[in-house]
Amino acid sequence: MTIENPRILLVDSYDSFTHNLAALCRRSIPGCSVHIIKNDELSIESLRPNLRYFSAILVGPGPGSPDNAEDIGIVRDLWKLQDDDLLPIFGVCLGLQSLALESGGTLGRLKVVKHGQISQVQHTSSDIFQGVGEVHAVRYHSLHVTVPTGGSIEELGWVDEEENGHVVMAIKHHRRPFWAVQYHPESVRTEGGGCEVLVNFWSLAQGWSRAAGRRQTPWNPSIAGKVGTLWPYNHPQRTNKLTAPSSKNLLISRSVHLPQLKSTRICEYLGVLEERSKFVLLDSAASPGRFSVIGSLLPTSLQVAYCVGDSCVSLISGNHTTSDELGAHDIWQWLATYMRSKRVANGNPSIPFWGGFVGYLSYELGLPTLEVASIHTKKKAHPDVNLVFVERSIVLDTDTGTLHIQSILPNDESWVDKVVQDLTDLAHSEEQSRKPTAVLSLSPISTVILPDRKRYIAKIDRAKECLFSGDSYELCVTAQTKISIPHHQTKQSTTSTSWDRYLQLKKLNPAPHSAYLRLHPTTLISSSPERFLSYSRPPNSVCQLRPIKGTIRKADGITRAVAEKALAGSPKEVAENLMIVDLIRHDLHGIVGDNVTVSQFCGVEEYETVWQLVSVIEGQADPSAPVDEELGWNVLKASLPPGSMTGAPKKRSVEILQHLEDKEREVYSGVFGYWDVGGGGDWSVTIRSCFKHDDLSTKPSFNSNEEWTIGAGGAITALSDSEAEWDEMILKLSSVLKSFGITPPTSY
Ligand SMILES: C=C(O[C@@H]1C=C(C(=O)O)C=C[C@H]1O)C(=O)O
Ligand SMILES: NC(=O)CC[C@H](N)C(=O)O
Repeated sequence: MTIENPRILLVDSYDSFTHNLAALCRRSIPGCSVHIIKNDELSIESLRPNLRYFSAILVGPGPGSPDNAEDIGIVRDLWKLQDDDLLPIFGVCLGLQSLALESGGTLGRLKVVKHGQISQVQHTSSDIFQGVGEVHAVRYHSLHVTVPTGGSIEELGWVDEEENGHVVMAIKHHRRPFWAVQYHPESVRTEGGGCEVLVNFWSLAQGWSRAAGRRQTPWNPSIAGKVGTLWPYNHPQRTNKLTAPSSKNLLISRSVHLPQLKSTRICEYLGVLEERSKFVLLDSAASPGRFSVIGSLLPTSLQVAYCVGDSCVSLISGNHTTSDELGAHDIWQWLATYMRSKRVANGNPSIPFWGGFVGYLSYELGLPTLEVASIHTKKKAHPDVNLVFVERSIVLDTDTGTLHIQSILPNDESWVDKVVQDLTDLAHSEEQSRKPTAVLSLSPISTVILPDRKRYIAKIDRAKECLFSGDSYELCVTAQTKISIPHHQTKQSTTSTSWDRYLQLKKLNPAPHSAYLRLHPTTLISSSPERFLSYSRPPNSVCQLRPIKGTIRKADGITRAVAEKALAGSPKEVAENLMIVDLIRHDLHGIVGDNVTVSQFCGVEEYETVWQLVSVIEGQADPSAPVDEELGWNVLKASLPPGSMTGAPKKRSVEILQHLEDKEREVYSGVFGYWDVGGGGDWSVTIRSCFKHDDLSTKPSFNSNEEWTIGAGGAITALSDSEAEWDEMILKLSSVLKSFGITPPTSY
């Protein structure tokens, strides 16, 4: 007899790939529903009476140590369940360590920690390994257990390795229905020991329940919400089905084939040289980028600015600023409500942007969703959300040379017609494109504060200590460089120096996600290679994330074959990338449910100055789920800050990084891009970028300075060499620094 509609309780020890485990569980246990609780959400007393509604428990992985009450929460009480409360439990990683510790085993640190690395696991071919062949399993652990002989637990799987000797990989309890694995069955690169082992666990669990006469009590709707949350989550705040767009919201568009006209020229036509005006350009300046989006802003175009922690959002239009109370809503709901009122449906589906918000979202905007409190108490001086609503735009298809001139303003045909005419004339005119100001390099009175090598290396060493202790598996450590340029120098020319600096950056480091966003008080210039998230328009939105992890410098002799060997052939680089792939799968599964795939794993891609290792993860709502027309921005909200800029597991890593890095990251390592009125979106990771905040209330005086900030960093894993990480950070920094005419020495 099999248990029908089994209900599984999954205990989450804080965001260590929990949703991946939930998805694996649904693949392995037919018809099951998975309820997720945090390990500190309930006391064992309040959970105990409700255990009868469940068939089994999965105890997930997590940062920290099973002997630390704060890290392990309720888990250690589960192993003490008795009599009628007893039920089958399967532990993963921290879960195994806790089971072993509570059953007479001992805990130790690995000599050489294993994060995102694959080992072949030897096993008994019995029990949870019955009928299982070779197991190649991904490991994420710093701690390990020893199993005493003759005790209550027995070893079912192990690894014998030179660096660590004998490491326990799977155990079972002799008298109780408890099994556990040290490796991660839910990792995308685990082969043989994932579904296969959970299927066996489920069959053993059912066998035990039959023999013990235990039955799952039929669900009682009155306890819904009292024992965790059903996954896939039903996001109540979302409108699943959008109302049809207002018939007044129409896109007016004309296309014209003008391959000779580049984005730079179009921007100049639209007034980019006027520094005091706002301007937005998302520039596909290199392959694989294709479309460039240029906003033609009106003085009254709505700019939305918001600082984390504020109860209202600032709405800036022309010289007027008003504020709107958020009330019970958060900024995301405010933006979504605004976008619903602007929804357009009549555009050409092959053009990704018809109009909508363009701008940036800071790194710190992602902290509240992660429930990480900021340690920085100073009131924010600059917005975490800085977006402008673009009504008139030009989208350039760089593949075909076609320009799409578009407006979502009512009765705006004459503007569209005029721009088509003007651009056609411009394309055919003899007039040469303007030459950017050559003198952008620094004067002797400019100051450049580069990261201090000693301090950076000390930070890496502290990060490594957190990796060795089991608190994180990977940490993206970063540092900031400050450049201060006297205004009288930057005002030498009458035109926008930030635009000229952008052109310089684009020339020296053309990138698929280049951008020039002048959204006063902040200007962001970017040559980012990394797409964070794109989502196609509903219905059936497909979300795609493209994390980059693994970087080497381009140089003579570094051919594609050499780069592939150094990146895709390196266990260190692959591990670094894999950890973020697993993290992003977890983020995506949290919103879309089951349907997440890795369509490219560790592909080597070529950029102007570097080779990078890039993976592609895609997610789509389950076809049987209610149509969710707002999937994209929900994924965006849930996945910030980008996993490639934090490390894994995300929450704990972000907490550690706040203490390691003494400053807020602000614009750097957040995202920039657009949220289109048709419901699609495309956001890039804000790296290889620089930004400045201007004080526009005063005219630049002779003595005031223009302050640029450049962030750069890299993922630190236990395999990282501190000196090499310093060089990698400098390499990334240099890609932007050279647009200021500075070449930092690689070692100093
Ligand atoms: C931190 C940066 O880059 C991130 C780290 C990378 C790495 O560790 O290889 C690669 C791309 C980015 O996700 C940066 O450019 O400043
Ligand atoms: N993946 C995990 O559960 C890790 C467990 C523990 N924090 C360790 O590093 O060993």
